[in-house]
Amino acid sequence: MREMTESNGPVGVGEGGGMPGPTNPMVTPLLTDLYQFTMAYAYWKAGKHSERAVFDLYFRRNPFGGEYTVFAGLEECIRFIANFKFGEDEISFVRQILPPSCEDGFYDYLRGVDCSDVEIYAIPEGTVVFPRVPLMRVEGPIAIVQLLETPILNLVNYASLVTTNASRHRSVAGKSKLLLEFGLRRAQGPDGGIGASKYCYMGGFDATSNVAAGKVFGIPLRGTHSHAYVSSYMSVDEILDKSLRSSDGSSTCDDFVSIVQEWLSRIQGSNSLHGAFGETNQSELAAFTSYALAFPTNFLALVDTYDVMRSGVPNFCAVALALNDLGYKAIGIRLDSGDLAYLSCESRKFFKCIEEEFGIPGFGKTNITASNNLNEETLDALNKQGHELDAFGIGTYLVTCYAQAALGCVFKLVEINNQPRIKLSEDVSKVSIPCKKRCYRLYGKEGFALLDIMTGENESPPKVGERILCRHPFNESKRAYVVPQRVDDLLKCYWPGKSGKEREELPPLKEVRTRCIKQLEQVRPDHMRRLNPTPYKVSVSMELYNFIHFLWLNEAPVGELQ
Ligand SMILES: Nc1ncnc2c1ncn2[C@@H]1O[C@H](COP(=O)(O)OP(=O)(O)OP(=O)(O)O)[C@@H](O)[C@H]1O
Ligand SMILES: O=P(O)(O)OC[C@H]1O[C@H](OP(=O)(O)OP(=O)(O)O)[C@H](O)[C@@H]1O
Ligand SMILES: O=C(O)c1cccnc1
Ligand SMILES: [Mg+2]
Repeated sequence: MREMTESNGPVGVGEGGGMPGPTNPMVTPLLTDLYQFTMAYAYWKAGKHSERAVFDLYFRRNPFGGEYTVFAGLEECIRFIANFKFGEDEISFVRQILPPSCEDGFYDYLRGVDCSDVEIYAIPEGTVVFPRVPLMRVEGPIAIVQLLETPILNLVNYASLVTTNASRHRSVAGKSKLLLEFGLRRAQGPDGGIGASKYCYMGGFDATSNVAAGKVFGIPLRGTHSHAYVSSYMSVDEILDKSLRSSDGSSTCDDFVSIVQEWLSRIQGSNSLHGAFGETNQSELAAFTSYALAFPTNFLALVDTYDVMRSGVPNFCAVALALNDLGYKAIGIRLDSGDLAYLSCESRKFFKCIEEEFGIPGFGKTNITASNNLNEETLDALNKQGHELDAFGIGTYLVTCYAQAALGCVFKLVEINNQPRIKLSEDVSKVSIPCKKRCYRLYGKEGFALLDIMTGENESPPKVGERILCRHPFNESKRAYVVPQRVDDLLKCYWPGKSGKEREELPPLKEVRTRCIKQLEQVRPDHMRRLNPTPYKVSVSMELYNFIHFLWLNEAPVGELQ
């Protein structure tokens, strides 16, 4: 097995296409559906395998009841196709699974297959995208492109879904909050876990707890500690080495535990907090003290193991104040149960009292992190109630995309041998848009995108300041004239094949993340809102509209009533 490949820097051309393989070594030419091989054989047997096919990858409906999606997974697709080659063991496996009647020549053909004659055009990763617009266009010999269908869909579907999910969590939480992805333990297996960390970061999370993702993708790592750590302590007597050097290294305190206990007494006896709590849990105090001794510069305590306001918060404050005596600044607390809005407000009040009573500047601003089955709805509810939380650790609902099982991207043939093809359906939303197309985003006066328009490959592009008729692809009555102030050509060439075109760079993850955040800020707010968002318009040119309907009538048999 290949090792997981690291992808920090931009990927450049080199030997063998020049790119590292996909991050997950399971992504090989065999990671496809059986029917792709049977079709490939049948194409080959019919002498049709080299016919030039064009496929569009797109989705039909935005996820999570929203009106936008973020496209992700492109870099992994390009890494995959750049390294697409059958090994001997893979060919012998294909030989085993196909019927013995399949001719040897097919396996010789597979041996020579790669993606040097495939072209990939795609919307840049991290772009906000909408239904029906091709996110990727894959052109090449039909047998090869057919084999690529399943792995490409696999690489794009979850990636785009979870990036979108992350972006929605960011949008509810607000720009200023720290968002931490804590999902690895609940993710759908190792790939689900590592993928979630990568794409949640892309979608606007700040950090992950997933160490492997930190190594492989260079994502910032963050974490606190668990209840087990707190409950593993029985008493302060367990702390043997009680010494702590001051933060400037100028002195050493021999008995940090005593300073903590002194502070706890002072807090207990303080005017403003008098009566707020009695005896705190001493085993919890031991755990916090011990953690502070291990990480004096990074002290963050999980305060809900026994009782947040009667034990966790006062104990945290005692340790934080003792650290303060030695020149350290504690980071804060994590709440992992109970009413997070209420507890955050109560904790904030407590911190402010400490700041005032003991004259510790900034203590009132001590960080409060929340976790425990958070999702878009709970974040929204917390906002409505009012809370004092600075950071959110989110796992299960985020990484499993609990609110939407899959994005539903499809890969449809739109042209073969320069002949446009269409897939009809009783359900109009499932009728495919034929032809090799160009896709543009048109912007209005206020700088927001007005709509996307698809045209035929050879039509002249929309021009700034020139009026263009944009039509709904299937609904005759829906049309609008647009005079764009800016026109973005959406599909860029990421894999030129033999076309001689220049290849678009794949930017590092951090750049894709920045692009994604910027894109989301530029979408009109009514498309982004959680409740009843306005659908974004996706249209076709007059010429393409006419052609779709011509082809539709041409291909649909006329019914006969008797
Ligand atoms: N103020 C709030 N408004 C809305 N939802 C909240 C609020 N505070 C917490 N929640 C959510 O309510 C749910 C509480 O879950 P649950 O009752 O299982 O946990 P708990 O009893 O608080 O904690 P545990 O079972 O871990 O001790 C969580 O999903 C949490 O995110
Ligand atoms: O709640 P999530 O969004 O999935 O976030 C991750 C959770 O993982 C940890 O819980 P743990 O595994 O200790 O189990 P718990 O559910 O009993 O808290 C942590 O305390 C969070 O509650
Ligand atoms: O670091 C944490 O606090 C953490 C990490 C993973 C899951 N829950 C919490
Ligand atoms: Mg929990």
